[in-house]
Amino acid sequence: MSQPKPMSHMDDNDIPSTPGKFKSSYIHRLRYNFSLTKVTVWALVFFGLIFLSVFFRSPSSSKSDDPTRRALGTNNWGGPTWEKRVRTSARVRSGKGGMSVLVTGAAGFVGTHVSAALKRRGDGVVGIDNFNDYYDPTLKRSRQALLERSGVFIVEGDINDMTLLKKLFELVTFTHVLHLAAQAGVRYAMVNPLSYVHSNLAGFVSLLEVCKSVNPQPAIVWASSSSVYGLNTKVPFSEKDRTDQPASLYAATKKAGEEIAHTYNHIYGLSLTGLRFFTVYGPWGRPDMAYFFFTKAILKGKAISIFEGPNHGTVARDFTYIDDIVKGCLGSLDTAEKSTGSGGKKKGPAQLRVFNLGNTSPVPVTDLVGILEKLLKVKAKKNVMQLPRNGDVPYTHANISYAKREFGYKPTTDLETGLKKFVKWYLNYYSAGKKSSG
Ligand SMILES: O=C(O)[C@H]1O[C@H](OP(=O)(O)OP(=O)(O)OC[C@H]2O[C@@H](n3ccc(=O)[nH]c3=O)[C@H](O)[C@@H]2O)[C@H](O)[C@@H](O)[C@H]1O
Repeated sequence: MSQPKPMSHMDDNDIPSTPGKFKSSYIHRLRYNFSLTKVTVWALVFFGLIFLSVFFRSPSSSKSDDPTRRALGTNNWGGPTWEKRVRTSARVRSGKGGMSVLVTGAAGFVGTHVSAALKRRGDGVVGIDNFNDYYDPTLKRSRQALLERSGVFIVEGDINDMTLLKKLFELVTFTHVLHLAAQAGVRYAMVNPLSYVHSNLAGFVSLLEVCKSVNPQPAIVWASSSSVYGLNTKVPFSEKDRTDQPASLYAATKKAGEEIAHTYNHIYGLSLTGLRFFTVYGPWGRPDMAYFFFTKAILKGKAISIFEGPNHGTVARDFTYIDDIVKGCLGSLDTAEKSTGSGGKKKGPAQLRVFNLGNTSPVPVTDLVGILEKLLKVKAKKNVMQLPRNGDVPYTHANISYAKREFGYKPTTDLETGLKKFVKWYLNYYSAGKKSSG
């Protein structure tokens, strides 16, 4: 910004700011000085307010109200070294003829496991993750380190950053996108609703916009949720059952995602497969989920709340072990047909699918706690309470016959076996590295 001349150096020939409204030089200088003081005062007030709002904002309000708070380090990309890492990570093992997959949410629970599995069998994988702080980001960093060791590079960025997405497609011809980046959690939707809109709606649309424009278009497999069944009471839940009664905003955004997928399939010929995951658990899991934070609380001797339905009704989940979910993701990717559009235009009908990926064996939450007590050798302090109106539904149970028919999906891990593996990992992870469980 140019500096104003000092008064003594200004002369009568100074050009007025508004031509045709020239006043005497004395009045002009007086006004100039006055407005300069005003501008300075207002600038001080303005910057003072910014200072106060940054330094005195309560941590809770910043955590709960601002959806963008979660976007950490989103500009940390670009440059020749970065481009080389992207290309190397995307490379299919020679002689394999495999796929090249962009995995969104790769530092997440499911994302890490599927990325590692893809890489193991020789496919090319590039991850993208915004490393937000919805739950402990150090766990995400540990997963990133794990993937790094297997040759998977995770780009740091948000799926809403279309410039970044386009850049990735410029560098690599991805045959598939496995879209797992999302704001998860049923109950948190009452705390920070806009974060669900940001990730599950805007983020998904940004990704689809880029996918529909690139040539060739990739096939997309993405994470929906068992929660779309909402208040549906017909069990087991079949893909043909109604999903128009979501019980949480989380469920509503996943249901909206399914409709958005339909639109992009219909208009642009994108091949789209939605996976309705049923309460996925296991090693490297999500600390916001009940089996995870129950474990932590039981070990610390803290009380846990166990929800029950009306008239002491059982609350149960079709808990599904991560390895079974990985098989379901790989099966979906392997059977995904090519998208049919090019240059943003549909050339013919494209595949559109939705699968349940569950365990077909619901277990009451009280039994989950019993198994954890046995494995941890600690008695839990239990507060049994009525299921709050927080978006939770009392019961889930997957009918998986469609996934079985299409790609031989067959879950093989029961809850006790799966929890044993989780507890072993948990004790090792949080004691060996002396990491805090948050
Ligand atoms: O399948 C899904 O689509 C979803 O699965 C998961 O949701 P949920 O099935 O609700 O799992 P989770 O929170 O672990 O609660 C498990 C059980 O513990 C009960 N529960 C919970 C908390 C508590 O304090 N007490 C309690 O009894 C609770 O009532 C429930 O019965 C994912 O978080 C979600 O992102 C989504 O992917």
